[in-house]
Amino acid sequence: MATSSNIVVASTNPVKIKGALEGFSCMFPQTKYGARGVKTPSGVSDQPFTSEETLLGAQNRVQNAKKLEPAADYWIGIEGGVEEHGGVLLLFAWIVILDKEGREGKARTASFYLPEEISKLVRSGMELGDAQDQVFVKTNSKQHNGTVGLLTDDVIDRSATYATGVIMALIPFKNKNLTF
Ligand SMILES: O=P(O)(O)OP(=O)(O)OP(=O)(O)OC[C@H]1O[C@@H](n2cnc3c(O)ncnc32)[C@H](O)[C@@H]1O
Repeated sequence: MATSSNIVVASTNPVKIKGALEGFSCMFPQTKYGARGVKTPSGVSDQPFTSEETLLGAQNRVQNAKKLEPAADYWIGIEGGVEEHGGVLLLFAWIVILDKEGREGKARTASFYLPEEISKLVRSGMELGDAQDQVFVKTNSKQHNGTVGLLTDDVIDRSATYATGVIMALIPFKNKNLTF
């Protein structure tokens, strides 16, 4: 018989909720998952600028989600961020997952370089979501296909990138006999 599990996602962004659900369902196809989002502070800047700050944002989000919604099977924090890499901005996200037994898994998603047209707006203080909307003349694209969707013409979108990261962050949950 299929088991069912509840996931609390530390964000109300539908892209993150979809990515979380897809990642869990791919990694554990025998389990039925339900996911809901809760608004949680990340405790870092709106636009994290280093990998460390981005990871801290994901960790803060997951802890805050657990405090807000203690009755769940899993909590997941996803935080998007950028870092300077050889004079160019690299975009990625950190994902942190906790389960009710205290197990933790984390992973950084695949990264890609932002075009200078977007980077210069982000460096001047604009959030990435707003910068890409301005360059691509879109509205709220961060809650739709995201930067990667706009730049690949939807070959891959933001939720698919997050789903892959969630699968990698779930490795310790699938390999409970190994040490992480
Ligand atoms: O409601 P929350 O969960 O905060 O969702 P968010 O889209 O603002 O996401 P983050 O705080 O994790 O991301 C930090 C910033 O990076 C932006 N960002 C990160 N990845 C992005 C992507 O693929 N597409 C669009 N914006 C992205 C996002 O808009 C924020 O300005």
